[in-house]
Amino acid sequence: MNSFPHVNIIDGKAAAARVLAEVRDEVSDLKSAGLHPALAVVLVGSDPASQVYVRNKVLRAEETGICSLEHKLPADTREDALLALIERLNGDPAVNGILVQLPLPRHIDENRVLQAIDPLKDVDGFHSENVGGLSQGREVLTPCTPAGCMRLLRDTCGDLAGKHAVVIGRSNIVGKPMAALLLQAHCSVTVVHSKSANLRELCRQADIVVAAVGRPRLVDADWLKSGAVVIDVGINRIDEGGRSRLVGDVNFDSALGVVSAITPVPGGVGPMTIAFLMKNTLAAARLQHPALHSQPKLPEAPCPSIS
Ligand SMILES: Nc1nc2c(c(=O)[nH]1)N[C@@H](CN(C=O)c1ccc(C(=O)N[C@@H](CCC(=O)O)C(=O)O)cc1)CN2
Ligand SMILES: [Mg+2]
Repeated sequence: MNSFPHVNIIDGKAAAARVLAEVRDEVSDLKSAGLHPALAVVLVGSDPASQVYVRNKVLRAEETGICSLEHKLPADTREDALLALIERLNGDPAVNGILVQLPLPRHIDENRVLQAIDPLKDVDGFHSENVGGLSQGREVLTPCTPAGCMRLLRDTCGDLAGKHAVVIGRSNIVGKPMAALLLQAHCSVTVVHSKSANLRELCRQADIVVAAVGRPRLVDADWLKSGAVVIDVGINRIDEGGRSRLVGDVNFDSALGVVSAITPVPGGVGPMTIAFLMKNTLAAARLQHPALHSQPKLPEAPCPSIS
């Protein structure tokens, strides 16, 4: 039996609603100072999941008072046309944040597109200037999913210093920036991936597990230490008994017998990704208007470097 009978099932929707309420207040402060924050959302093609995410981003922007500017381009859009649009958005002083929904169609070089975004408008935090700044502990725009995971962890655990965190997955969007943020929070961090030896044994040592590999229910109860806190970033659509359903990278039902806290899928990390996109749009607006930058408003203000 679990020695943690009252497992905390972390409610990502409620946490996201709190973040969005903060954003709404900050937007109203900015508007009083004469700045109307605006987010440009670029979608190329008609991938159904991307369409849903973009629609939700636009809805959350509207709800918080951020102006959203949607650019929907056909799947056969040429790379140079997309780059030209980004150039135009970079030069438009009314646009504070630029988001290009991923994945892009295969004929477009994703890296070239992300590098074309002005780092000060890069609300996804994917530009190499922001990636480098994050690893150096500078105050930069930080990828939304890891930033959302950090908020969930701080709300759940309080101070993270000294905890051993294992990040499963080494993607540029989640695994690598997540490891950087956990290091800034003074965790001991292990990053594991598909080629790691002893994956299960490494995970069993963790106080915190962040699973971001895209393998349905990879992490089972016997991968987890008693009382571990689990953040499940996986969003895997599987067919079960003839029904399509969404599951994470963690076997939620079995993990419940071991952990002290865990995020569900859906309703865990996902909603936080979009809430932190709104936070980043405000952070970008403040970075572009340093006179408004009186208080540090970046969602994950870096801690001093670790010695
Ligand atoms: N430019 C970007 N592209 C992509 C990102 C990103 O951060 N920036 N992340 C993902 C997709 N994504 C946001 O874009 C995203 C994924 C999932 C959710 C979410 O709320 N998921 C729900 C379930 C949704 C469902 O039913 O399918 C949940 O987990 O509760 C939000 C945003 C890749 N692309
Ligand atoms: Mg990965």
